[in-house]
Amino acid sequence: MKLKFTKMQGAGNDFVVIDAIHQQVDLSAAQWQRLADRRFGVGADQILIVERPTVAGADFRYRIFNSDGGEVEQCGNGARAFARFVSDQGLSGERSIRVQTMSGIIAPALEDDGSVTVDMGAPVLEPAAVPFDSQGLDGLPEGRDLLWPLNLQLGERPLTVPVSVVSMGNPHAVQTVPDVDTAPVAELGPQVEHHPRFPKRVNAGFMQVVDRNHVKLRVFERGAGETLACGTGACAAVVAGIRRGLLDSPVRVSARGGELSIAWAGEGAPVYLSGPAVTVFEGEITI
Ligand SMILES: N[C@@H](CCC[C@H](N)C(=O)O)C(=O)O
Repeated sequence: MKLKFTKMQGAGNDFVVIDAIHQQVDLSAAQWQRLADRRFGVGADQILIVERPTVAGADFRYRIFNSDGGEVEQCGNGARAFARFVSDQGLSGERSIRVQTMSGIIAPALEDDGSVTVDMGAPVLEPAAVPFDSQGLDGLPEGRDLLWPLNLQLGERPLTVPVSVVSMGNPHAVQTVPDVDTAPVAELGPQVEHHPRFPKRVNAGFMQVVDRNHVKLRVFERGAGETLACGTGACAAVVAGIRRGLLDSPVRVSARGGELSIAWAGEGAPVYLSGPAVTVFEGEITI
């Protein structure tokens, strides 16, 4: 099967974006994996699929596959790339669109400076809905948040790491670290991702608070490993930081691949994610 695609990136989180309105796209998990493979395919953290919506009130349906081939509920940096793609390809003439995802409708809007702002909806804070199994665990209250102890291992050394659990449609566990550059992301990330308390696995965020309006963040993503930026991870980290009383909205999030900005007015309010969305190249692949 021949597929036309566009390679895109948002703060270094990279995507293969495919128009499935004008082409037939029905790939297996192994084919998604091959497309995302950096040696045998195009290379991407996520594959994004543009489809016609199946619900009222949406302009498009947005499907997301991690580089491990698994379909997931949400992707924030991808949502900005999605909006840029449908505009550049002439699929929409609107500055603001409504997009159906596995976890509800989100609303990206093109800004005059070329960036994109996405209304990502309200975060889900109830642990069971993240989903996180808190049975038999005592959460440690901090501000309006509860920190949950996760038992992990650093080399030979057992350690207990307190995490905030937040869903932005997809699950996140956020821990604060003194310095993101020396944080043991490669060692702890996979342990958090596969921790038995997260039945759907989890994205593992490592946040360094610089000041009340600025954090540095690294995210070990579920199904993709550490990426250069994670949009939903940035939303989850800022929500956790505000609830813990460490941050005030808006917050600048410095990721290794670029800068994001997050605004959140508090409980029940939507989270706004702003940042870049850039086309790298277009191509065709036989898959
Ligand atoms: N890079 C993304 C998140 C992609 C999905 C995530 N790995 C998951 O499995 O939930 C973002 O920018 O939000």
